[in-house]
Amino acid sequence: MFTQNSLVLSVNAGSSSLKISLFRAVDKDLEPVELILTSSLSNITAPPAKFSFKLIQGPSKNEELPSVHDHASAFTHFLDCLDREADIDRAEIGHVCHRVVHGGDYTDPVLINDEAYTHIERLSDLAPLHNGASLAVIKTCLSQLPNAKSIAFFDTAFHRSIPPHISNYAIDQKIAKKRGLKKYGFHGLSYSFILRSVERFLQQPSNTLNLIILHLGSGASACCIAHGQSLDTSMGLTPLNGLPGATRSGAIDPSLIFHYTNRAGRMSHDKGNAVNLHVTQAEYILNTQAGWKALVGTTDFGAITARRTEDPAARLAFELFADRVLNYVGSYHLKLGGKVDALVFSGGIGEHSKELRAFIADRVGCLGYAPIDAGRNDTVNAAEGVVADVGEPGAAGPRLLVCRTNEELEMARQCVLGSL
Ligand SMILES: Nc1ncnc2c1ncn2[C@@H]1O[C@H](COP(=O)(O)OP(=O)(O)O)[C@@H](O)[C@H]1O
Ligand SMILES: CC(=O)OP(=O)(O)O
Ligand SMILES: [Mg+2]
Repeated sequence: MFTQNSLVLSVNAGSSSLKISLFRAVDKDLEPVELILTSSLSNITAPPAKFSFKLIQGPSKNEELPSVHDHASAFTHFLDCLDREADIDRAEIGHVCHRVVHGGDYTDPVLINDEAYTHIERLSDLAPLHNGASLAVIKTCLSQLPNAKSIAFFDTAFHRSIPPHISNYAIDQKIAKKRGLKKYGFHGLSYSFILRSVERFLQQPSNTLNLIILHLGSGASACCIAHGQSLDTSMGLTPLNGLPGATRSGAIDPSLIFHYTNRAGRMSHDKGNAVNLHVTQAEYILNTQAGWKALVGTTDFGAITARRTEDPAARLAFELFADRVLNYVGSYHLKLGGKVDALVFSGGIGEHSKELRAFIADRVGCLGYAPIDAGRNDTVNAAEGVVADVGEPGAAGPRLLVCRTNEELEMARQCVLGSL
């Protein structure tokens, strides 16, 4: 049970980052938690890792941590920093929410016990950049915060509404059912947060909303929301499918990998940061040696954007990404029968790249979307709140929105409002 002032820690192990927020439960209808501090470790896979620690009412700290290469040691560094920098007793943290990317058929958050831990571990090979990292953080948490309840929140849960003709692949259905081979979809905590935020912003109940949401970060995906529910999304059985990302190829012709290397089917000895992982060379290459890293040699999309006029490799990456994004916007527009309330940009790239937003907005104009307001698009920033409209004021057609997504807040809210 939550009492006023209960402390809730939210931990988001992304593919290239660990984002952490500490909240206090408060007795308010609209927002049941209040932020105390945020911390993040980014560039985990492109060292040196960058650490930040910000108390809402107090000092902040930024440093490079060349010796941190994985999520578990990043979490330990955060706990040390919490002890040193904040006037908070870690024993008072009652609940820790963990973002777990692949939950398989788990549709609700679960308290971590032996059974849930084993379930998440079994799915690790289907989310090679994520589940193992989350489990490593969960393990550290169980030993370092023994009084807290650890709860797993799944990215996949939001997509349980995807109908069978969209979630199934055209393969032998007996094998598919037996092995759980279907589209699960990811970034669900982010989509859930964005849906709720847009509902508030447009003052329209979520069950009347049709949205095309782009979560463009180190991992990138698109989601088609019909009447407030996920109808389709670009990631699939694993977070590899769909849009390319920092180190991921995104969708390719499945045969390509067997022509790329004749060792595709062999087990990979290189497992990155993950624990207990069994992936093939094919999966290793397509998850960790592809995407922006392979095309340009950097995973920083801001640098790629800046270099694209003089560097052909950067230009190729930028235009290739925009092309793949447009594939999804076009097909989701059709799936929604042309009745779209808004196209929403989010994730590190969606929230920060005015260039990519302008490029996409220009192309979707032919579908009747509001034209982008160049001034608004260039200056949109965090001070404006969670959602901002970057379309021309008063223009007809679906709105162009930017949403600062917050998976940590989504988990803390669900934790306080839920029954765990
Ligand atoms: N100004 C910017 N312009 C374009 N891309 C940016 C900018 N700032 C950050 N990014 C991109 O955002 C990515 C991180 O996105 P984020 O959603 O925070 O990552 P994660 O998937 O690890 O949660 C970085 O890899 C970087 O490429
Ligand atoms: C699912 C996924 O790719 O997540 P992230 O973008 O946080 O790596
Ligand atoms: Mg992320």
